[in-house]
Amino acid sequence: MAAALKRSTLRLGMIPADGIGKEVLPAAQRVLEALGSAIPRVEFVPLLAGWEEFNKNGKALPEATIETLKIECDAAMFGSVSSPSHKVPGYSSPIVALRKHLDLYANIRPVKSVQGVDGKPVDMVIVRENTECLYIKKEEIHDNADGSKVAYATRQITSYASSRIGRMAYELALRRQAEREAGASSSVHHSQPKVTIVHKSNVLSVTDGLFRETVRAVSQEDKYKSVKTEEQLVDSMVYRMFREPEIFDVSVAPNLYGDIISDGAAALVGSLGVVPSVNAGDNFVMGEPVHGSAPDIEGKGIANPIASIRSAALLLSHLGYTDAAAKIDTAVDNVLREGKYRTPDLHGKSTTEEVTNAILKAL
Ligand SMILES: NC(=O)c1ccc[n+]([C@@H]2O[C@H](COP(=O)([O-])OP(=O)(O)OC[C@H]3O[C@@H](n4cnc5c(N)ncnc54)[C@H](O)[C@@H]3O)[C@@H](O)[C@H]2O)c1
Ligand SMILES: O=C(O)CC[C@H](C(=O)O)[C@@H](O)C(=O)O
Repeated sequence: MAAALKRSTLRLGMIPADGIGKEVLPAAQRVLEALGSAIPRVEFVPLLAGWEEFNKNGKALPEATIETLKIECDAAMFGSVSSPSHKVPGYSSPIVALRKHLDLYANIRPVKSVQGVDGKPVDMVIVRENTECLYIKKEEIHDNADGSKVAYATRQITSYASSRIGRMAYELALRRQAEREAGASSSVHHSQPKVTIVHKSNVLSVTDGLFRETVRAVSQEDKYKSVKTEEQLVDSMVYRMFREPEIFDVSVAPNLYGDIISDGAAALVGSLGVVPSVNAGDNFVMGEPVHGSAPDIEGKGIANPIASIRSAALLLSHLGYTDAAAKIDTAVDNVLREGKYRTPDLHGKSTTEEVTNAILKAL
């Protein structure tokens, strides 16, 4: 977490991209605008990316977007992209590409239930490696002599990436413990900071073996001696997460496992529509709701804006504006607890705008 930037203006790249990204990112912008003097003046820089942009101009991630982020912006917010499920020549996921271009190697995804709201007590963070694994997208397909086909994907795990994501997880475990000791509210009692290493090295003993051993080596560093280390095979991780989510504090996982378990964890707290994330590197951070472009509800005005609003809070917290971030989180928790304004994914009848207005009022 960076110390608060000493700036009079914060330049924030805003990339709504596709689908409900265009509906929920403006909600996050409204909340940031309402913070007033709690943060520096924010200058929002609208930027293009996505499937719609690809179909208009042939590029899912225009050079101008990358350059503006790199040269002119202090941080960014991403909405969601509608990547197609079939191969389209020239198209490549802009969010996956941005994580690599900006070396945003850690995808930090806190999943937390709100006290007093239905559901199991959950207060965990998934720390997802964000640059490698199957996401290097090295795939090939060949024809066999008999006319059938065979396709391969290369999975890359490096000690470099595993070590820095491991360190991120242990640092976060220490920070969460310090916050708990300072009185941070939680629906779960974690008696000791803990990191769970998620892998499948019973089968993939070389790749996941390297991930596991490298993170274990990080755990041995003196400064992390107070942090308990556990391991969980990714399949039983899903099982245990659903049965006893309260046992998890920080979990660290290779890219694809992290992607999958975070959507599963979102179900534990009611909806993908409430789970935020930041893509963090050493020099840049980008907030992003965990959910996708939700084509099934796109354009209806009922997307839950909370994941994006919480992502804005997480972004501020990462930049060092912890008080402003806490203000947003408290307002969101209060609206959820009160229960009057909820979107249909949380079994309510409210619109995106009504929930956003309620959060603005609670601020
Ligand atoms: N980071 C990203 O940009 C990102 C993340 C995931 C998926 N995607 C893309 O999104 C598209 C759709 O993917 P999908 O349907 O598998 O996943 P999705 O996350 O878009 O939707 C899954 C389900 O959750 C619901 N949901 C998601 N966000 C919600 C919100 N804010 N409020 C209320 N309900 C919400 C949807 O209505 C849907 O029923 C695909 O093209 C995929 O590639 C992008
Ligand atoms: O649809 C895309 O282009 C990327 C989806 C993206 C991913 O990392 O796989 C999404 O599932 C996510 O969790 O951010």
